[in-house]
Amino acid sequence: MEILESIRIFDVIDVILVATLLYYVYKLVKGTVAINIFIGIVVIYLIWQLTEWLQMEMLSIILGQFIGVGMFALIVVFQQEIRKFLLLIGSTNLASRTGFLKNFQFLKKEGGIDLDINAIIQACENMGETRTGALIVIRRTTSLDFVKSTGDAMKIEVNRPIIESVFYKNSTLHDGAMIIEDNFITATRVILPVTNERKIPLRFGLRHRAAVGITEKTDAVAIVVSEETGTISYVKDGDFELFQTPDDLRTILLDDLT
Ligand SMILES: Nc1ncnc2c1ncn2[C@@H]1O[C@H](COP(=O)(O)OP(=O)(O)OP(=O)(O)O)[C@@H](O)[C@H]1O
Repeated sequence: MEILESIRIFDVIDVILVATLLYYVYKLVKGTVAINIFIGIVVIYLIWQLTEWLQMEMLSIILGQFIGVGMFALIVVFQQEIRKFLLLIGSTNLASRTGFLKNFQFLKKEGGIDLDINAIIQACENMGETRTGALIVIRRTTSLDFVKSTGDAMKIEVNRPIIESVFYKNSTLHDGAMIIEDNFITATRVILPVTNERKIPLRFGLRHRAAVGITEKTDAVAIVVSEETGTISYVKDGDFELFQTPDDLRTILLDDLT
């Protein structure tokens, strides 16, 4: 009883925050080589503790030195993950990402978003039928300026024929990715960072890897139309999100972009 009385509200908040932090760290390193590195560090730490306990001085000094510079080593090794974590914290839609705001439907902007999702999906369906490869990146909150500069800047309102003609095989603009911000195509022929995630099946080439790369590094979402199979893929947070029909994709997109 006394223990219960001594627990303050801030202790509870503390535990919840640490649990949330651990969950996000796990989400970031899940499926990457970082998890193996993390296990390696824990093993070295445990061996160090053991050598201290057994008073094996030489080994314990060597491991102690190693652990001493550990913080810097961690920053170097986990540079990508720390970057992603800070991006996650810094992006203003953290609340909507966690689904928190979705519980308060009345807070949503009436009429949804400005983006013409139907135009994008119809264009992708048509491009899928004609086996036209496409890579469309839709900005959410993180700026995409760092990749836009690799392509051709423009400002054209989103509409189906324009999207299709950009990716049309003989078009000079068809290579690389298209960036969409608000309801405008703001860049084409953009070169995206390609992920080095090993778990992506071999059948996916550079186009799909570039979609995973940009959605890992930013909170943007990407739609890929495969030139080989005509399949449409939707990529968010560095993962392929499955859907059954174009209508399902429309619902998912609407949900992710509001
Ligand atoms: N880093 C990149 N950023 C943007 N676009 C890229 C990048 N790398 C490749 N692409 C695009 O992907 C095309 C090559 O696709 P590739 O065949 O390797 O991919 P894929 O994932 O197998 O897709 P598909 O199923 O369409 O063949 C290139 O012609 C180019 O337009």
